[in-house]
Amino acid sequence: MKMRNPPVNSLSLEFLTELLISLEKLESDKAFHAIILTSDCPGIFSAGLDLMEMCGRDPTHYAEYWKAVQELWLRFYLSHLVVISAINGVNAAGGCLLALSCDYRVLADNPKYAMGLNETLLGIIAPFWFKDTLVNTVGHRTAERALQLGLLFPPAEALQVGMVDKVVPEDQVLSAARSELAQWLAIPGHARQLTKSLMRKPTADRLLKERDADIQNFVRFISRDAIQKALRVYLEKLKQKKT
Ligand SMILES: CC/C=C\C/C=C\C/C=C\C/C=C/C(=O)SCCNC(=O)CCNC(=O)[C@H](O)C(C)(C)COP(=O)(O)OP(=O)(O)OC[C@H]1O[C@@H](n2cnc3c(N)ncnc32)[C@H](O)[C@@H]1OP(=O)(O)O
Repeated sequence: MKMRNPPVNSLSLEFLTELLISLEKLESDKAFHAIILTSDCPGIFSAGLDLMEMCGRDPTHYAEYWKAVQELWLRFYLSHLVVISAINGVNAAGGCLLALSCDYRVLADNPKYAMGLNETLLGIIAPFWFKDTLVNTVGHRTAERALQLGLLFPPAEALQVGMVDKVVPEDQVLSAARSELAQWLAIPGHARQLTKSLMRKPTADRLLKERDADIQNFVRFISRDAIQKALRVYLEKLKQKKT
């Protein structure tokens, strides 16, 4: 699955919906057993959630957007398919969440390709299920430091803290993901799938039990004047970079 939403693969409502439909199609076709998730945007895996969806819109839109973000995470996190990410670019916040929801992560060895949950740098907070997904991957202490400081880890550090499983030269990221896949596909499917569910269901259940409350919290939080201002300032900084 090659993500293509130029220029930065930001996860707009339309793009989230496309990803969700693609994933559902692959999951319902018995011929498919695995997905390699990668990017078609040079140098960028994903810039994360689309800030334009969270800025200057109305509460109904925020609720619809957040429901789609929840849906995509639940679907990826609990997918019965083997999902491996071949991370071939910088990967921030919501994009990093997608990669963390995969079963295995290969990252291209380029110091520009940092990844992490950098929400605090925007003046916002990673929701509890983003946090839980990170804790499940790197452990509590590393996650606490990474989340508070909004750290984006370059490849060697991402590997060292366990945020990715392998770092390879840029031209080998897809072939390394394919080689890894062979090992996962050699395991009897039902046993692997049930084990994945055993490991992940408690984390997913937390959100499933609180989905509506989580949407309401998000809408309340994102609608605040101070948060809207912080997001506008961040977007402005991104644009000013060019001048
Ligand atoms: C109580 C609590 C309850 C609930 C929790 C509440 C809130 C939590 C909510 C949400 C969690 C948020 C998750 C996120 O994912 S937020 C997004 C975080 N992403 C980033 O910080 C990355 C920002 N982008 C960049 O750093 C760079 O763009 C990047 C390194 C990816 C690429 O750099 P490059 O120089 O190649 O391109 P740019 O010129 O910067 O960008 C091109 C173009 O794209 C626009 N852009 C970039 N990122 C985004 C984005 N995430 N959303 C929308 N648009 C984006 C950028 O402005 C440029 O636009 P233009 O100038 O018009 O061409």
